[in-house]
Amino acid sequence: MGREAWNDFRLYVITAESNHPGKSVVDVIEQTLIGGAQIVQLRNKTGSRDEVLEQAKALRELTRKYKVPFIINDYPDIVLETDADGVHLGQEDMPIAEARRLLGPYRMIGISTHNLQQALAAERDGADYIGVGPVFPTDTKPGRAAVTTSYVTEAARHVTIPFVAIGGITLGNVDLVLAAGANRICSVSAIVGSHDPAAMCRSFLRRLEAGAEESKTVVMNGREEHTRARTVEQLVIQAGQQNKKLVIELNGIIVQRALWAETELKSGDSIELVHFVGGG
Ligand SMILES: Cc1ncc(COP(=O)(O)OP(=O)(O)O)c(N)n1
Ligand SMILES: Cc1ncsc1CCOP(=O)(O)O
Ligand SMILES: [Mg+2]
Repeated sequence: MGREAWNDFRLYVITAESNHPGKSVVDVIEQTLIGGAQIVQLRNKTGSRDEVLEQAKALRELTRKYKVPFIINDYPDIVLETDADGVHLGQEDMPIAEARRLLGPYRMIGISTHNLQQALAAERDGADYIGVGPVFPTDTKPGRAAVTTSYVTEAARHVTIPFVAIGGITLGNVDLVLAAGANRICSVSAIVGSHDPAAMCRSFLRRLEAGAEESKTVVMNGREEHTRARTVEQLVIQAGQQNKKLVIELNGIIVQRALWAETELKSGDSIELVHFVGGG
């Protein structure tokens, strides 16, 4: 697979065997590929190296059949052994430079980040993409604090390499993540734990496509902004202002807080976010 195809992905799927008892990893991942998964990662935190290697071989063959990049979490050596397309590293894993030396210039290196400083360091160090998360708390990564959609928005503003939002993303909250500025998402349990992973992938892809189509131009506090926010509430989140005391004026009319979630935005709208300054 050529490097240029790597940036095309918008829906990233990761294995999680414990989410689908009675079904094999290969069968579930094939379902996700049928549903349109655009990049696959093998993540096996409990198996032995031999077990990971066996799964990697099988998923390498499967992803090749569907012409989708194949990434392995934590094991650069198994990447080489199975000719996978790349590795995903954590902040505590080997440095990017060392992975690059091992894997050479053509394989993909992704790294998890939890704040903008880590993201900019990853970019400087030559990562091909970063994970941004966990956006929401998730049982798939217990004990890891959520970075919230504020970090998604920061990444969208400042990171130039591809970034994928991950962590607790479901059909119920994906629009908030897209509105915050993500255009690539990774969902683990919601997809591989679904009774129909192919249909779940299709549903996520529809939301990703709708998010891309719905881009509009609004004037926010006097500045033109391009946004995929559908509602006033999503725009506030995208602006990273959700925890601030605000009054919002849309086209000169104040929108009550209780109506933000249902007040739709359209191109050409003029919106003022006015901060309360505490007095007394
Ligand atoms: C796309 C993506 N983002 C983040 C992670 C998490 O990786 P890491 O921080 O190394 O943690 P573990 O997955 O190893 O528990 C990921 N795997 N993929
Ligand atoms: C591996 C990982 N890294 C950050 S969040 C996460 C797990 C995401 O899984 P889910 O989509 O089930 O919340
Ligand atoms: Mg890891």
